[in-house]
Amino acid sequence: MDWWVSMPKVELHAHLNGSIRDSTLMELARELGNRGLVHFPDVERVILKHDRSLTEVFKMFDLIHILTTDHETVTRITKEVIEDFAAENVVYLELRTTPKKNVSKGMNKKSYMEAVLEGLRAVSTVEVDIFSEPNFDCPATAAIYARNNECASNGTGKKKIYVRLLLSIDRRETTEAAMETVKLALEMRHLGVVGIDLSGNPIIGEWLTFLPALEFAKEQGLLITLHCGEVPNQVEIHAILDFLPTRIGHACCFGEEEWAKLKSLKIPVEICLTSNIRTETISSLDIHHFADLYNSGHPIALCTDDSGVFSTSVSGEYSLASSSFGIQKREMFQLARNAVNFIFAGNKVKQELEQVFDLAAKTLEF
Ligand SMILES: CNc1ncnc2c1ncn2[C@@H]1O[C@H](COP(=O)(O)O)[C@@H](O)[C@H]1O
Ligand SMILES: [Zn+2]
Repeated sequence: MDWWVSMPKVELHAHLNGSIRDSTLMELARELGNRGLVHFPDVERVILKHDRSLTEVFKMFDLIHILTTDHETVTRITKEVIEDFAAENVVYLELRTTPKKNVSKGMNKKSYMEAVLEGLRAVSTVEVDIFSEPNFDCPATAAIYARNNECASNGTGKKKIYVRLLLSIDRRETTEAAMETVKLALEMRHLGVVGIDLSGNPIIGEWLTFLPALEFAKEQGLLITLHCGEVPNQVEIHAILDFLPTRIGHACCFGEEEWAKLKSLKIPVEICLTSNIRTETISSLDIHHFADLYNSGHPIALCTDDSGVFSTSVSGEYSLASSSFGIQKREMFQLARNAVNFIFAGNKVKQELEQVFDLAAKTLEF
């Protein structure tokens, strides 16, 4: 097995609809093509094209969302995405997704999330830990917990992946829609929802539109990670840093002042190398801010962003960072392990993950 695959890893920045296998997207496109709902050759060309600017990426997401609009498909892609991350030894996954309404499919934000949870339960290749401190007042929770425990103790010897969910607010949404997502996250806290993300096309939307919902989320104890600085917008970058999110994603278009502020606040950054290069938010790896943040000891975690859309994997990102920045395996292992400090799950999970890394340190060859 490839060394980077065999190393345990933590994934903190993965969008569900960006992490779909190409083969599944093609299958879904073919089905819709057969029903005359899309023109398959056009869709196929878009799916198989892997160099995409930031603008094209958001067109791609609009297309993916057409292919994944029903509950059954949402369940299927969730199951497959978790199985794919587990297959490359991701031991803790924070999966984020934007709850969606689709009247023609009888879908609302809650039923969308229920379909995601159904996907978590459908995973068969690995044991999925959805929550470690269940609330037994809720019958649905108790049922899932019982099922999970059955799985843990049935002697199958399956490996385990911890999965926690983040609900994303899309920058196209209104204040009310953002608030609805936060309320849904609060309602689903006992089902493994741990936080809120702000994502979507960075040239759309105003920070002040999302602020009331994000403040409410924070007051209620949800943890928050925000896409920050994907495009040069210094006013928004400062507003986001002043909000003091628990983590931020990307941090590409920062200037001197923004770096100084970020570093003094010590806010961990989710770094997505391939995504940044493919979308041309950073022109080449030799000028990527990973190097400066890593060398200055700033908290960072390597992530994929959209492993399907950018044809990458967490192992691939570690391998790429190692070769591009000349960092040895042992240090890369330490980087993966440090990411445990920035997860949104509680101390019990952190301790269990520490043990996973301790064990791996004894068996891996560096
Ligand atoms: C490339 N960098 C990025 N920047 C900002 N937002 C991104 C993104 N990559 C993905 N998304 C956000 O995630 C959605 C897809 O997953 P879900 O439908 O939520 O599961 C996209 O529509 C976009 O809102
Ligand atoms: Zn992202």
